[in-house]
Amino acid sequence: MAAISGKVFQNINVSQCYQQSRHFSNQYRRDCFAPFNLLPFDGGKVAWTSISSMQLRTFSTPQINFIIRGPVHCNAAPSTISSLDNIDFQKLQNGSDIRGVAVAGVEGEPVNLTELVAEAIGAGFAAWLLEKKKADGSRRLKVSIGHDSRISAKKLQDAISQGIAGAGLDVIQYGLASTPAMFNSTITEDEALFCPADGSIMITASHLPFNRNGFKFFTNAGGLGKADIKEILGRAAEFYRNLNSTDGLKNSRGKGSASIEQVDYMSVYASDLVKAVRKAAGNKEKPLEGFHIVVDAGNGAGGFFAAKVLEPLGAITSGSQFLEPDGLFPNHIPNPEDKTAMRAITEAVLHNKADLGIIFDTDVDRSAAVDSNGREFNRNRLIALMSSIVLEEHPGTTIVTDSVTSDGLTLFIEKKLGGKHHRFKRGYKNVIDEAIRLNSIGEESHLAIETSGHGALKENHWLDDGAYLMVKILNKLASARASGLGGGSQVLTDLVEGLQEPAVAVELRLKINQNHPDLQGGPFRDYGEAVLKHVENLVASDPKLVKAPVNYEGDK
Ligand SMILES: O=P(O)(O)OC[C@H]1O[C@H](O)[C@H](O)[C@@H](O)[C@@H]1O
Repeated sequence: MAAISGKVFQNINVSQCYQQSRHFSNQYRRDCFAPFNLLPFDGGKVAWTSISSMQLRTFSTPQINFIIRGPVHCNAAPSTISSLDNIDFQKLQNGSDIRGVAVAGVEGEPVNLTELVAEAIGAGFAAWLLEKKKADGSRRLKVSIGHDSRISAKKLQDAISQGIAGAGLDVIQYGLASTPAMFNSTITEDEALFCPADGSIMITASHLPFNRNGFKFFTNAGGLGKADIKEILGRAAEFYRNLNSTDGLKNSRGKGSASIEQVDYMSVYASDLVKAVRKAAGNKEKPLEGFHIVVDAGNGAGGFFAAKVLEPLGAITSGSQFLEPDGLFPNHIPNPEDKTAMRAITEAVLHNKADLGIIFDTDVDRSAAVDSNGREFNRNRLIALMSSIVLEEHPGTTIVTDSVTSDGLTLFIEKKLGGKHHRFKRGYKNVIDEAIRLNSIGEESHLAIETSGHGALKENHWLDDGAYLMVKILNKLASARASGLGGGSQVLTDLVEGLQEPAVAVELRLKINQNHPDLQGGPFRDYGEAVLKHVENLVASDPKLVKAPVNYEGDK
């Protein structure tokens, strides 16, 4: 395959790494983001999977200590591409991100996120970014790339890096990372880490099955929106078409002599979270001393939170589970909306007699908690808890949520907490953008949060960060402790006192078959609107049913 022309630098600090994965798995809780993990590692050699091959060093002993700084040569052969699959790039769009099938073997789910597609998407993003940042060539733009624990992560990381570096932009690979950390890299000022990055990509399909993967994109203005994604996919499709001809291939690739760096950014991100809790606790070194908090990362990317956030703050984390990254998700789906996942963390809290349980989704942009009695802080209860915390800090502020929140939650926010509940559309980007819009027209809002566990605070750059939500909860625990209150998570349970729970809450998610004859080849939107109208008529004809009077769902 074609080389990323020019120099490829490596800047790695590795301490106490283990060659064997069985060692790695034990080590993970302490060194889960040691840069060793950032290296594609294959039989003692660092392998540049499928794009190019490079031998960095052959390790002869399982346990090693080393520091490498310096150039690494990338020997790559030009690729021969005989034919390309016919990929409908626009079908890869999933609202404000990209998702597809990256691993073969599941019946009825053909792979549409190949390495070449990923490379094309990298090139599409690079072109979009160059235009957005009005790059004049005086400075090379930098793009940071991270991934969750999925088995297709590394090959997609290498492929998308190729697309970006081929367009002449520098690439910084973070390896295993969280989605919010990737955004953070666009606002961090730290030359040693090559930050701020001009753009950032998280390789993730969140809670979807193991064979899927995808991309979320950021600049310092936040996550990209639907229109941006559409444009990137359009550019990617064009790049992909060019790959079909040798001339096109030459033109498409190898425009620049970009560098690819690997850094351990997650440690920096985690230590920022630690600092935030310490600061809120009056600069106490170990404000969580004496608390027993268990974490369930569901084998996603959130395992760092136990060893790199909670333990430095003094918390005991024994009984934490599924912290090791495993892209087959053998224990449960990493998803705070999933009943089995919530049961797993609840059982861990009760079994370990812990004060609190914390659970993340695969890429850590969503979270939920469990109190010491095993009561869940997810869905309406998580929103109630966060509203309580935010309204104490910003009395009267508007809380923007998705559409499926309960009437009990509205009563709680408005009557008990004295805030305003703005129930908007579903979709994390929708609620965040709505909160930003409200602020821009003079309605103060400090929190945008969905029942899914996506929650963004104004104070945190409107970033939906599951770890930061938990930091706000930890601050509450720490400040209660500092003011002499004991009782584990009781302070949190008290904050949601009075929230009326719905007697029954059922969520139905329909799998849509775009090729179903009912759609008659027409757009799904028309069909969806007809279904909604049908439901509306049904509700109108039943005196026991009431439709929510204000509903933005379905609005463009
Ligand atoms: O897959 P993720 O990026 O974690 O997001 C998952 C969530 O995204 C959106 O916000 C939807 O409204 C939710 O219904 C969904 O569960």
